[in-house]
Amino acid sequence: MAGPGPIDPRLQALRDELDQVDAGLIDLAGRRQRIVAEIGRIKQGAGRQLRDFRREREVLDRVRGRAESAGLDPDVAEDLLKRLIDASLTRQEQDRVRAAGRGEGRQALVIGGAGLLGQWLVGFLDSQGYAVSVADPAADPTLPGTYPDWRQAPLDAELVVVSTPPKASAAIIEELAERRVPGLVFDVGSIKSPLIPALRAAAGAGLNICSIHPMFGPDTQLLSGRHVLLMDVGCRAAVESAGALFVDTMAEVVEVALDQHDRLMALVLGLSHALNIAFFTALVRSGIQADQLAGISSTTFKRQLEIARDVAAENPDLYHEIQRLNEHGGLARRALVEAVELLSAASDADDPAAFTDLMLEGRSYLEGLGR
Ligand SMILES: C=C(O[C@@H]1C=C(C(=O)O)C=C[C@H]1O)C(=O)O
Repeated sequence: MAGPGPIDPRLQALRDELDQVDAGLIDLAGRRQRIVAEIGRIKQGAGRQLRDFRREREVLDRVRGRAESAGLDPDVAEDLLKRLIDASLTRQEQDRVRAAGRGEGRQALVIGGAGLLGQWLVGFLDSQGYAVSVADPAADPTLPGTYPDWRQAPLDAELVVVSTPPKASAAIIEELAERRVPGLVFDVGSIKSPLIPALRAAAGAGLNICSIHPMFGPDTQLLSGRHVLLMDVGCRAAVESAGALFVDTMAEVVEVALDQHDRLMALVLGLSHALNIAFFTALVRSGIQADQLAGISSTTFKRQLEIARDVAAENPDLYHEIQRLNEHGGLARRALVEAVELLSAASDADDPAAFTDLMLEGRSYLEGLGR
């Protein structure tokens, strides 16, 4: 490749022109966002739901058509608009949560509020207009409303969120029950079995308590397409109030039976994490550098590698807990080992029938999925 030499003036002129085009694109995208925010206000005033899939399809179809006449690949135009629509939905969702101001300045306490999910919850409650306190030994105690020890925090808050590791959460919930805290209490853990006795006992003792599991990471902005699992632990009123925290968002709140939660999570979290850890472990052991493989990646490998990289970047202690503390975790991992053995035997056979069976079974299992 040619190194940097004196730049051809025609090249420079074209790059200058391109910079102007880019600046224009960004200005237009900003203008789009302002219009979208206005549309959001009108929809909110009219009590309409924010997301309008039919309108989005129209927008995408229109830009695809426009792209063709403009000499741009329609897929590029669609990708670009999807990204912008995402940004507009995020903006409309955040505006709506803020405008609804359900917290109305009332107190909320997040125990474990300095953790990653804890910080997300603090921001989320703050945007709803709650006055949020944080109890966490890792938080900066000089900040107002911050307590190293949760016992010293305002336990009469209207809302007490327990965002600590599972074992700590069980002990905290027991103590909250002993102290008969008056507000709505919920934990947000990924694993519920270690908490179930404490949660049920607290509800039995009259606490306004339920259990929540947000199915997204702490860097999530837009809640459209995200799930929030909600578990009744013996207090119906708590389920209703906790669900209400999400009504101004586009998250889908799904109620799950408390004793089913971990069985389902063994697959949704445990199996998908395990599969990716197994995948990158096999790559590490291959002795071939990731860069080299990425440099010759296929479509599937590229997607798989991106997921594996995200999984590898997660907190090892949390991921170990998700495997270890889920009493159904072992079953899911054994199912994975058995599936690999089955696949291996089917791959070694000269007759493709067994392999084909696996593929076709998977196809019919998955083909009904909505896109
Ligand atoms: C802007 C609107 O809100 C949302 C965002 C859209 C967009 O960015 O184009 C389209 C439909 C809605 O889901 C709208 O309803 O028109």
